[in-house]
Amino acid sequence: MPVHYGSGSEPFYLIGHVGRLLWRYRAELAPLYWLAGCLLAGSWLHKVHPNWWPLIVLAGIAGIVVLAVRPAKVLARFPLLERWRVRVWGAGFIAFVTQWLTAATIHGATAGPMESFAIIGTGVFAVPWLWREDRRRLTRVRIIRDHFPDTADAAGLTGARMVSAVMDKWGWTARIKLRRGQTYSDVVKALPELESALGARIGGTRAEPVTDDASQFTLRLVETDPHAQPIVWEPRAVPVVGKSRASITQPVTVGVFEDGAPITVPLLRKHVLIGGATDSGKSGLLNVILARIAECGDAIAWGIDLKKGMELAPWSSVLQILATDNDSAERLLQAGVDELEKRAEFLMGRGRREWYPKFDAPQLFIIIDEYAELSKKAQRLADSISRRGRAVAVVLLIATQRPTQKAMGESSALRSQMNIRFCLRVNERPDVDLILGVGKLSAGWDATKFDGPGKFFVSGPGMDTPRRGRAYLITDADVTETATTYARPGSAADQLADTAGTGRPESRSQRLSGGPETIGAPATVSGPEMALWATLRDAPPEGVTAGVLQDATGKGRAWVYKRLKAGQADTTIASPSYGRWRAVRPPAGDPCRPARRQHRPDPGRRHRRRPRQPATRSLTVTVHGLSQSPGISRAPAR
Ligand SMILES: Nc1ncnc2c1ncn2[C@@H]1O[C@H](COP(=O)(O)OP(=O)(O)OP(=O)(O)O)[C@@H](O)[C@H]1O
Repeated sequence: MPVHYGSGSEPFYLIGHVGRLLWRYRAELAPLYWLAGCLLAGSWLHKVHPNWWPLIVLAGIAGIVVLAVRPAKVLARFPLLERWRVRVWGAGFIAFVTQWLTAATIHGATAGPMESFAIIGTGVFAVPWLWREDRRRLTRVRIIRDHFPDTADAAGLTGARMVSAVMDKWGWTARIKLRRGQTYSDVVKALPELESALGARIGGTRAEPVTDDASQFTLRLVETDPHAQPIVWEPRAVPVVGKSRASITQPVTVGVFEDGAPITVPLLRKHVLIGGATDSGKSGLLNVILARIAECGDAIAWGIDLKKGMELAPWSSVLQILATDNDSAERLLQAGVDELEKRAEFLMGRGRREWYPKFDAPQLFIIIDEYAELSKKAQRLADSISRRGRAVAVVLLIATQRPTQKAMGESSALRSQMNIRFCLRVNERPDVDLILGVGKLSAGWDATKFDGPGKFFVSGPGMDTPRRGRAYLITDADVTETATTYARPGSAADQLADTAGTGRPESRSQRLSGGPETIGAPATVSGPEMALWATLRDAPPEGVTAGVLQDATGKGRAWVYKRLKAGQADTTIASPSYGRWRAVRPPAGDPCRPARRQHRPDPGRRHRRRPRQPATRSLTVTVHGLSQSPGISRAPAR
């Protein structure tokens, strides 16, 4: 229907305009609205329901009780109630309105001095309301919004307008609508001009694209920098009851974003790259992540620190293995490759695609501080882990200064395999694309501007906008405390202590210098589940007893029987004779399951390996002169 504009529409336009203003400045006009609301409600109640006053009293008491109890749902909806001053103000306000409405219901809203009381009360409660810090900031944001067309014009973004703005403790964030044809790249280029036009401090504005709308972007002005001071390390609170360890299946918190929000990063089956110039805080961030790994009961770590253990040695009570020279690093990485192959075969036998870390089948992190120092052979092994380890939860956590093609190995595809990438301060702009991926620099992820250690951009699943973060500052004392709290039996430190106790010749310095004993025979990590499966799979035709399975897994009778029962139910395990079991091949045609095995009776043999398929890799892993069956992989005792 056509709309006719003429003299007749002017009153409606005026009413509409006033209505919009009353709504827009509702926060500032709120005291007047309270006053009008009370007078109207008091008159109506007195006239229609003069005996409802007990209900008003009850409602008032209920409101004050809610303020005192602060239920979580109410706090989530009104976070300001966290502040005691707001609660005191709210309780006083509710008490006053309750009393006034009760009296107005009984005697009338205009009886005696009722109107004067209402006006005085409104004035008293309006002062703190209007004086609120965030209210003043909000008013400022509104002024900025009203003037934004001029600001945009001055910055060369003529036609851009602010569609919404919210403020927080550290500044404000606004959604900006660009003029047709303007792009986010124009905004990135115009940021210094925008800073000048807004009168902000240098580096105080941030722009982030809005992924589902190219005509908009998010503009953030940081007035008080939450990253100005180091962020104090927050260890996981150890509960008195309940789970004492966290799980790697949950994201871990490594610092805070600029708006004060915690930075939570998913580490489950993820390779992690940390890149940054010297003194940018790489080792600090590595320590924070390692501390989070230590807190998790279903994750373990091996470390490679070619700075003679300078960075990782304080974690030796948590790390299962610590390699400090290239020889031992190569052996460690080879053990990592062996482990991932065992896991892959285990999964294949079960028809599963991914490893779900559990306390007895943990995710394995191989931590490498300064990747570029690794030998070519070690880099090739790391490359192999990066390509094949993710699904089986054998992952890399790498720190490096410049992940150039040269530093990462000539044939390396490793960089592209990194799922989570942290970019701390870099000296040269192209390094941003090296660390975070091509195109990130032009998309606004300029990490050359970071002005303190520990500040970074992080990219990964769900983290595709350049939000600035800062890692917790974990001090040496924090590291010692965390490493002591979460010390693992069988760790590198324990092996050292054992060596000292047994009077073996290796000294601490020899261990840390990376002699063969540094990594000894690495404790494999696959755990009792895998040991059970391998023992059943390698069992002779007549099967093995529960006792054999208990020895192989290190688990109790109940644990073994539970799994045997489940295996019989899904027909992966059979019982050829009473009290004996072995794995049976699943139906032919299923590539994930081995085909039915032809056994020739050989009663003289108890544990003979079954004949291999030509394509199947040998499961016998030789590590540092020890031949290990994956079936007897030792899980870290907990
Ligand atoms: N999150 C942080 N907050 C504040 N200061 C930090 C943070 N992380 C590291 N630092 C400080 O920055 C300095 C350098 O840190 P770090 O050794 O981690 O840098 P790096 O990049 O590993 O250096 P290099 O490449 O020389 O090993 C240290 O003095 C450390 O205390």
